[in-house]
Amino acid sequence: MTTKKKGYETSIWKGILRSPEKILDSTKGFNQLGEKIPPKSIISISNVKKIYKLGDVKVNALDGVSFDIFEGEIVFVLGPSGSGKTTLLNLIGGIDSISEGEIIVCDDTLRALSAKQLTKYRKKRLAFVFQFYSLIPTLTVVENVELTMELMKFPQKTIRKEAKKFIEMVGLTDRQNNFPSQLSGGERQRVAIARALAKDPDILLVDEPTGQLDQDSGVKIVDLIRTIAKAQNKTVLLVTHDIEIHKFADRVIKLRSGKIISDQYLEGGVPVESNL
Ligand SMILES: Nc1ncnc2c1ncn2[C@@H]1O[C@H](COP(=O)(O)OP(=O)(O)OP(=O)(O)O)[C@@H](O)[C@H]1O
Repeated sequence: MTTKKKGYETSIWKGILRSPEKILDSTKGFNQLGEKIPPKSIISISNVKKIYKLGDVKVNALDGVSFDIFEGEIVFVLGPSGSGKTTLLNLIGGIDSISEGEIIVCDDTLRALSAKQLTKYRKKRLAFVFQFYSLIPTLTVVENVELTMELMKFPQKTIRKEAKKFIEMVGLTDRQNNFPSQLSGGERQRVAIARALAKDPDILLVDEPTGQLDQDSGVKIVDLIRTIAKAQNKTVLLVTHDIEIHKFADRVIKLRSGKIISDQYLEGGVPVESNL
């Protein structure tokens, strides 16, 4: 399956691996003189540690993690329960504070931001998709998406029309007036994705999107995330313990006990062995 957008072709399934160089080859990547522009790091994580203290007990949830994520990459962090995946997302999301090290996102050094600046950072840069969808049960599909757009201060006159575009993008036009309780798990996750896209974030942070879904629905959801992210040049950081969905990533980072044990770009859909 391929999509064409902005004059470049993106392979959804087979392709391929995209090292930062390859991403640039297949996208813009060149300045007006035809010179190659170096890959732009959008998330930079340097020697990050997160220690939770529970009385006298210390938990090293993240223990010296370093990597860069480049603009437009789809990166999956795979790891077993307790390996630090959610902690990592929470730190990048500015929801929790780091114990040591540095996280820089889109030139913002998170540690230096005040609570107010962090709120602004989250609003401007990020959108979250969670395992449990987090939809408002008393609002319909379209109203759930509209609510986000209202918070983002979209012009009131065009909100309904724009919200419908996002719902169409996730294939739920015929369910737009249903309440979340009338939808399947996969459909609810689609609404959550539409709502996240309505924020027009630079980065999608996705936590166990298949956690509540059967295998088939889970694969469809991750395929959708990949397709839309590539079409809109969004950077995706997705954490999961679901090894089956790794092939939708450009790159897989494996985490175990708060440490990175491998970080690899997928070449030609080569399966990642399950050595979690
Ligand atoms: N708020 C907290 N207080 C104390 N310990 C915590 C806290 N949050 C996480 N931890 C601990 O940090 C470690 C990493 O947890 P984390 O939730 O990041 O793992 P995970 O890989 O996301 O796991 P799962 O797949 O089960 O969600 C675990 O040992 C967990 O018990």
